[in-house]
Amino acid sequence: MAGVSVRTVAVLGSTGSIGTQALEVVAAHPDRFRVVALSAGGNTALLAEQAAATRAPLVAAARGSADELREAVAAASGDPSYRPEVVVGDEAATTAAGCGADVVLNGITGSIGLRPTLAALGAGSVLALANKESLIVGGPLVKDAAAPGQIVPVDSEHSAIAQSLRGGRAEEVRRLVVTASGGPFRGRSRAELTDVTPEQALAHPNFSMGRVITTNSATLVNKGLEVIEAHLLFDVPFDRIDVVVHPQQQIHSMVEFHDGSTIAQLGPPRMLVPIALGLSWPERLEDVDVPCDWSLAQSWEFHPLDDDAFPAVRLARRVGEAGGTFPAVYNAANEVCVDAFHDGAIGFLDIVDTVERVVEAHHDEQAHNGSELDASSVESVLAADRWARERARELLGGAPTDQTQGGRR
Ligand SMILES: NC(=O)C1=CN([C@@H]2O[C@H](COP(=O)(O)OP(=O)(O)OC[C@H]3O[C@@H](n4cnc5c(N)ncnc54)[C@H](OP(=O)(O)O)[C@@H]3O)[C@@H](O)[C@H]2O)C=CC1
Ligand SMILES: CC(=O)[C@@H](O)[C@H](O)COP(=O)(O)O
Ligand SMILES: [Mn+2]
Repeated sequence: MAGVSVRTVAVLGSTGSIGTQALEVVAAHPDRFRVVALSAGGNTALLAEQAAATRAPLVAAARGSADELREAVAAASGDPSYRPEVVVGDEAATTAAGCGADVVLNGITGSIGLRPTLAALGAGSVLALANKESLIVGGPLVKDAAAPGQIVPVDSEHSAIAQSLRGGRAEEVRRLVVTASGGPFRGRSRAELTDVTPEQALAHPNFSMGRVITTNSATLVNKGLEVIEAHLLFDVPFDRIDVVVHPQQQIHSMVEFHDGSTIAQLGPPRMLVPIALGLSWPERLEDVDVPCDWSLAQSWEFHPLDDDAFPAVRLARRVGEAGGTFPAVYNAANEVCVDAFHDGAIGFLDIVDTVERVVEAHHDEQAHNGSELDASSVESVLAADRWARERARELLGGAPTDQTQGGRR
């Protein structure tokens, strides 16, 4: 196609659900994208295959050794002329993020993605943001680091809102309506959630995603994070962001305008379109996914959220309104509790109950110690993240640790 330039792309979390789908999109559009950096956690074998397939000049891994990764890449490519720069360790993803690619897709899970997010923004790259946690924990820090339009949401709901916002001016927006699947336990009472298992929690009705986000969908913490994410991305106050349960997930979210019109974005529940838009925004690529099939009879349902059975969104609104380090605390405590649930150490209801107790403890801590736990620097945000992890572990009966950001979670 004449006049279309090739965008260089760095994919962080390349071995995960988002990362592998991003590489599918890139592979389907070799005339539009060239991979210049890949970054993963510890899946060296898959990372090496991806490096060989894309011939990325920079390959980064959080765990393992540089020699092992170099050998794996050499074995996977079989081409001695392909010798990428290899970076391994806690800072590897941040190095890859700061490589100066046109677009950095952050598909890392968790608040560990904060430094890479800031590095991508600092390098002037467009940040295609799937790693919602980095925006939520960084809050104003991340927003202040971003030029207008520099962050393109990849999260499906926020991509849907960004697409719907093209239908009107910012001052004409009355409400954002974030859709939720309701997760695998939709319709259950709190009492009926007592004995649910990790395996049941990982059975998302529509999406195949990583363990943390899938568990968060089951507790509705994902929706809580997404309400805060919507507030930060679109500058809409919390009392004008609604959540509606829509089990079919064909409508990915909506914007209500002040004339009474609502614009929604629709499509099958898959991530290819939001990922492709993250890479190519504001343009649309061709034939990224199949559209809805209107020849089929189908019914779509909408239900109010049950805040008593699933209090995570209500709590997220509270921490979002409180601002400062509260969103970081909510997220970090949740990351610890999700691991504990999958380790069999706590039950499903203990996840959000414990997050709430850590948030309350942070409230008390702030009352005594306000300025030390502010959110004005990366260090203070990460200190709050560590504090919340320690409090959560204490509440769960484990010894407090002083693990630092970047350490194994
Ligand atoms: N999956 C989805 O459909 C959606 C995901 N999101 C968001 O996107 C993000 C990724 O989710 P998902 O792809 O499902 O998660 P996955 O668990 O599938 O993937 C996580 C990725 O992060 C990598 N990783 C882990 N630790 C590090 C580290 N220290 N440095 C660099 N990379 C690391 C993993 O590498 P390795 O495997 O090699 O250890 C893996 O590539 C999350 O924030 C999630 O909330 C948002 C909307 C939809
Ligand atoms: C695909 C995506 O964006 C996920 O965040 C997904 O929407 C999870 O859905 P629920 O959290 O609504 O179950
Ligand atoms: Mn989402």
